[in-house]
Amino acid sequence: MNGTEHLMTSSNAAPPIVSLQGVNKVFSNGTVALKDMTLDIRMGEFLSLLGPSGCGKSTVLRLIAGLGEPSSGRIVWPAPDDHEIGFVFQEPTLMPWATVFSNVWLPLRLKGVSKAAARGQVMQALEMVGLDGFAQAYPRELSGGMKMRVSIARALVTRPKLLLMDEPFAALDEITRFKLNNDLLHLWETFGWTVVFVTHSVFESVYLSSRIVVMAARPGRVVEDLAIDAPYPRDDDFRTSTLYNDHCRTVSHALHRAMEARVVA
Ligand SMILES: Nc1ncnc2c1ncn2[C@@H]1O[C@H](COP(=O)(O)OP(=O)(O)OP(=O)(O)O)[C@@H](O)[C@H]1O
Repeated sequence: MNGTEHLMTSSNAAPPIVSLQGVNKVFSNGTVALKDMTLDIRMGEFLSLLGPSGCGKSTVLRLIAGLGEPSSGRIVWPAPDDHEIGFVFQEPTLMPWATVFSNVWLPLRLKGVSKAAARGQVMQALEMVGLDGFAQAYPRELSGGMKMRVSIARALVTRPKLLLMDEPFAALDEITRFKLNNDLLHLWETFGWTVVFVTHSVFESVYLSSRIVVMAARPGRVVEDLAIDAPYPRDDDFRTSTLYNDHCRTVSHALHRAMEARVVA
């Protein structure tokens, strides 16, 4: 799939891969993490959830992944076959005693796939993130960026249609983050997944996303839904373009409004 087709599939016309319908999440201590959250995540889009700390971004990802249930409301998957999910966390969370190969094999191993049977898929996932030469290395031998690449390969090894990423690059230095941003976009354009990406960064969200959903806290809710109408492929020239700056300004203002938003009783 090329970039042009991708823009078409991420348009308003694309059907949802998953829908949150009136989702509320109240934790047992009484914290209202999400209030009446309604959101269609559309096939093929690169959607970022942006908002202040505690607005429920991670809770949205966890509920979509089935790591917890809404207190009320529904999460609907129109096509059950699309339910295969990859999840990338802020920390790479690799097993230090296991090789890169074995770390990436883990999700298949948990499904009962033997090492021999998994080999092709594991090596393909490592190739996608540029680490096929490191299958026998151990996590301690890798840089922070390489560990994150292993974590992404592990999320991709089951060939998910939906990739959930919770601030995956927040702990990396800027140069490594920019490189991983570019590589992630290239993979997304090539393979046509749907991505839901959580970030605190206006700049990162504008660079990557076809759509940004801005959330406010206490209680967590959607306050703005912004299309980033800039063509893909995006590259380092885009980072310094007027169009990029204009979008950053719009999104930054939306984030400020979200941080000041109060619920009117
Ligand atoms: N297991 C839990 N029990 C009680 N409260 C929780 C639990 N998990 C999250 N919360 C609370 O729910 C709210 C939303 O949390 P969540 O982690 O989804 O926010 P977030 O937007 O991802 O924050 P951050 O950007 O800081 O990671 C916060 O007030 C948080 O303290």
